[in-house]
Amino acid sequence: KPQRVDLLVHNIGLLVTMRGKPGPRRGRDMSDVGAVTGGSVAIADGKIVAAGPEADVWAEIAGLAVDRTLDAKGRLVTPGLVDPHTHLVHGGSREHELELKLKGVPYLEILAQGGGILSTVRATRAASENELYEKAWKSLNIMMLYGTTTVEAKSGYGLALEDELKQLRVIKRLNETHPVDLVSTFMGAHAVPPEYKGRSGEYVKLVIDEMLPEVKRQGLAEFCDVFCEHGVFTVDESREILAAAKELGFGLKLHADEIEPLGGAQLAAELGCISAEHLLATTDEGLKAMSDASVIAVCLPATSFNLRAKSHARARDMIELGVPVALSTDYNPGSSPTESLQLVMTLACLHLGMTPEEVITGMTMNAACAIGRGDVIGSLEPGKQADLVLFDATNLAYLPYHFGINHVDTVIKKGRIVVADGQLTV
Ligand SMILES: O=C(O)CC1=NCN=C1
Ligand SMILES: [Zn+2]
Repeated sequence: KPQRVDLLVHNIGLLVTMRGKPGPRRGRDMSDVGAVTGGSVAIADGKIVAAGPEADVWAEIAGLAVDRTLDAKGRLVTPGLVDPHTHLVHGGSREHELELKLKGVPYLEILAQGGGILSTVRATRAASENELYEKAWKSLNIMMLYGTTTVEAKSGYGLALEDELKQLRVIKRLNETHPVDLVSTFMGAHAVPPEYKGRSGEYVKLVIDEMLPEVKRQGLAEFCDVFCEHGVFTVDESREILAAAKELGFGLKLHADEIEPLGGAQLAAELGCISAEHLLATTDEGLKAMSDASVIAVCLPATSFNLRAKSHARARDMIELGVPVALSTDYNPGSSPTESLQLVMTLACLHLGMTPEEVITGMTMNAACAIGRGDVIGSLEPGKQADLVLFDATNLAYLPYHFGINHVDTVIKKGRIVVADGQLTV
């Protein structure tokens, strides 16, 4: 029991607690955001002491000294937003591809011509560890300003042991220094590097025999992810890599069925992946397999928007079929150059047909579960980390409805005010 309350956020018009049973929310449960009108949140030592109706919280902390109060002025408070799928650490940018895209050159065609991911690989190999660190630091600041308090970050632009380790060391250093918490994913199988062009089998062996063991030995990643796609890694190659990763104790993720329905979703279910990503082309059979295996679907509507996709991830069918749905920016310099989860809110509603309640569930509890952090973050309940956002809005629908701006007023990270009046305080 704490001796004092460090911070009391009160006069909250709508408090989204996301309280509920542990684990990702499915089906109708995705619409229950644990909403409280007239709420308060009491924080001590970076953790939630109490969160709920004002009177209940006052009773809970009766007799304790309160160091600091924050008047929410009747507005909306949610758990800190979680971005479970980013390629945060990378060199360079790919605005020069915009012209190709407008001419209708497909994403995989640009990659086949040595552009796309491979142009970011060149830029990332050329960049020093410090340059990558500085560049990613700026993006983390933008993410935090937009309400994101925890971020998953993948390697995958090195595609050679030293360069992959360089990216992963940057993620580790950012996690140690920046207020935003990072979760690290090894993605050496993001593409076949130029020096292995036409010899993908040998590159797969390099990933399995050299990279995975070394990343494990240095403890530089919790998850392993693979880009299972036509012209990148086949289902069989993806299975081989993820089976080896599982053997070494990595959690598993899979970029699946983004463009072609190769059966990535079924593979994710077969291997027991914690999540599968993209899923635009996944069949009902694939979604059912994911539902049965409790694989979380991470939908990336900013990516399908940016790729001018004719259709988007079938989130309504996923929710109908009992697949837990999470949302993410897929922040990367090619297919989704945006740090804004608030833009993703709008696209998740308009392109995926999700309701505001389902969207916030997909960006808090379900996103936290997709990176193995459902017991620490994702909801405002006693004992959870005190990561929360005060928005300049009085209800959830206003956030996706009024798009293209930043609605964040205050961000609190582990009980510390890191953004106030929409400005960084750290
Ligand atoms: O294009 C990129 O750099 C990131 C990406 N990987 C798989 N889809 C997009
Ligand atoms: Zn991605």
